[in-house]
Amino acid sequence: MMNNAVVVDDLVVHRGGHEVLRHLSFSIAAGQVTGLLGPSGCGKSTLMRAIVGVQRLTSGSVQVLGAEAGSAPLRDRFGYVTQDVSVYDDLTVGENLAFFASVLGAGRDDVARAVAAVDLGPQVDQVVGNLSGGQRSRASLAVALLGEPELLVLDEPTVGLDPVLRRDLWGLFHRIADGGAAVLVSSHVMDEAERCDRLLLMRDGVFIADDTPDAIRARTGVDDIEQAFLALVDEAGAA
Ligand SMILES: Nc1ncnc2c1ncn2[C@@H]1O[C@H](COP(=O)(O)OP(=O)(O)OP(=O)(O)O)[C@@H](O)[C@H]1O
Repeated sequence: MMNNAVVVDDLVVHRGGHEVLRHLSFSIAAGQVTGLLGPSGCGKSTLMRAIVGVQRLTSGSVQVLGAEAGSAPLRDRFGYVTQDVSVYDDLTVGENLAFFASVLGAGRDDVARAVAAVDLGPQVDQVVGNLSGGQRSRASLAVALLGEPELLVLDEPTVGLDPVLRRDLWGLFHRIADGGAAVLVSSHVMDEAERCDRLLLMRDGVFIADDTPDAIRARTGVDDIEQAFLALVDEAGAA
């Protein structure tokens, strides 16, 4: 039986007077990297906010790890990284992690594991304000890895990173999923689609495809996911 970390049923969200998420129903399996891809403004961040419980729902439901999204028992069972850096600029990498570990009740070993996972060992004593953009994003990611979360929700974690770092981070996402966690990663860069076990292609608050990259390519008859996305948009328009 598929072990679902997230179950969304008929979810509708309005923001600024618009229907941003339109009757979404789907689930996210543990042990997989699920990619949420679509153009800017299609609703990816809003959907992630709904899953981590910080978005008011208009209707429908979001269950996370068997509980209602946003409910207290979930607090230390998932990690969430937004596009805004969430670490303190005036503390070092190590101090930031020690602070968040104490909030979560995580141990020193866990801090060392998180630092190593994002490859920030050499920067551990550096003040975050002096790090490069990519290093700062990795520091935020390290915080999300504390406590070995069962669900990791990452909103465009690879924006602004160089190709080598991007490849390494995708490797890390897969290792986390192989360890049994559910990993949900958003991106508006279609070439990242190849790296996902499953793709949710989103447009205007609905999914226009939900399948493996191979199956999406086979269905559209094109090799490139960006071209496949455009073919699916045309197909949806023609329907
Ligand atoms: N605070 C807000 N108030 C009103 N409308 C909002 C707010 N935040 C987002 N929206 C609208 O909701 C829609 C979806 O936005 P969302 O941030 O979820 O998209 P996205 O796919 O994550 O985009 P991006 O890739 O640019 O981050 C957009 O039309 C946006 O204008």
